[in-house]
Amino acid sequence: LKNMKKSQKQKQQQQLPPGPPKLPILGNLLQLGELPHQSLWKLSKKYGPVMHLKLGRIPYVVVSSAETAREVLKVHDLECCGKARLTGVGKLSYNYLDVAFAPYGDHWRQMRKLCVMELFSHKRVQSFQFIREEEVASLVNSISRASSSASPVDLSQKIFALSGSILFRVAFGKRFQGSHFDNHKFHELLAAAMAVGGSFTSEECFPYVGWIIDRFSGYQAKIESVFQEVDSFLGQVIEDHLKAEGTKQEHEDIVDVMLRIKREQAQSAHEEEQLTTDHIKAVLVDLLLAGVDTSAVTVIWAMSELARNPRVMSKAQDEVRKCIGKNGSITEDNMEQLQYLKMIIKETFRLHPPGPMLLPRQTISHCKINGYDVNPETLLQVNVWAIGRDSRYWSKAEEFFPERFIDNSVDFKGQNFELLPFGGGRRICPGIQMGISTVELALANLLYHFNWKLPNGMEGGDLNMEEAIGQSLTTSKKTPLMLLPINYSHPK
Ligand code: HEM
Repeated sequence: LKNMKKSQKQKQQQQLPPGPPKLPILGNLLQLGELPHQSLWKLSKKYGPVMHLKLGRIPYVVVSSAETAREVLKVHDLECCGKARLTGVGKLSYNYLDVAFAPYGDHWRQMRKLCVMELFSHKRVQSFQFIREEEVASLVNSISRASSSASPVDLSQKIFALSGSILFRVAFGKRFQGSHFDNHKFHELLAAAMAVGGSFTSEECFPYVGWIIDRFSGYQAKIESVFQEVDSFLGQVIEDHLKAEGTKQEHEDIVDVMLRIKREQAQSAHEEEQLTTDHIKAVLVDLLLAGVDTSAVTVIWAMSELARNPRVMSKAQDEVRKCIGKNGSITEDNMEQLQYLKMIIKETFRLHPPGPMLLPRQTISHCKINGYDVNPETLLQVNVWAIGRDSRYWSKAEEFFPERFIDNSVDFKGQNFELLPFGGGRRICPGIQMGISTVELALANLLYHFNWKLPNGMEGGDLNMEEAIGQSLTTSKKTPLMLLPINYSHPK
């Protein structure tokens, strides 16, 4: 009793971060609106760069400046790198056997090591270069065929298909054309999984009664049905790989690598946690959730910004066409020369980070951010979208101006807290090289092989740049990007 009284007293003396007034039961849920990163940005202008809110019963802290992001991701990374246990995510991650949603601890460390050393190592990412090059070439061919009809192409759809095909081959070693997943079905399932991964159940937000809302809204049933479909697909993939074991294969895919490690572990008497089929499936779900949409939306936002900014588009085309010459075949080895293209990608990440508030974290223990108390088990997010648009760090912040990165060492590898598309600290994205390789190669090819026009006499300013509404882990463009491709042939 004495201890309880002491901790109550301590809590009363605490200074929580400021934040908007909270409604009984709902807390601040209604203030999040349809695009929470935008609503929270507006609120932060009033309440400051560290805000305290409540999502139903869940305490929620949002930071929105480079300085406070540094405190969360660097100074207090250890206190802030936990993960909340949310129903949808728990189900999809086979009860947190994965990396991205696993709580901080030995299990996460071991899975993270598997990712960094084996699955996304520099060597492994390079070993998939031929897949990226083949899939990008096939995208170029399909756009080239479409260009003869002189009608606009749905570039959003084509780029999602590209990113999905690459990840499918990298992870599972086969194309989804011809598998029981066609492009459409694959993306439908992925969107459903992203929605489940990106949302809370009412049960989490409301004490005692939440499960009733979930039952009536069908949310639990949705989680269950998405999980069943993903699980049966991954089960089939693993079975196919086991059947093919022993037959000589030229390239190891991600499933091969994990099955090999599982066999090696079974033979050695290591104390470490052993990989099981569920661990493998959980990591594969992470790859699907983290690796497809993120790269695709980056390319789509970049092409949208270029379509709106003809000056930047033609400067980028000049660069890539000069560098490649009439040879016409672009490989990843050319990328180092494409400095302007790299600036375009940074500028795209600044204005359109695919995960506008990173993945939600949960504090493990008490820490102070900007002098305010943040208690253990507080849901914590970094609004990197808001930081990218903050005029304190970026002059003419709303303008797409890649030249701002000339003679500017700011990069996106987690060391510069004003540009954090991949997050930072212990939980920084381990797939940076994998994602960037796809984004660079796709953009370079789209710019080399085609000139692009907006359809129906549209001007740059008419392009709809709104963000899609809906709970998901990534933020995509609301309307598909429709552009008219014109085949470019290099002068002899
Ligand atoms: C443009 C592409 C990508 C972007 C912008 C991106 C962004 C992110 C972000 C913001 C996080 C959370 C970091 C944090 O909370 O601090 C993350 C985590 C993660 N990403 Fe990526 N990502 C991309 C591509 C990929 C790819 C291609 C893969 C793998 C195939 C991948 C795998 C992961 C994993 C496994 C995590 C969880 C790491 C952990 O919790 O330890 N990502 N990513």
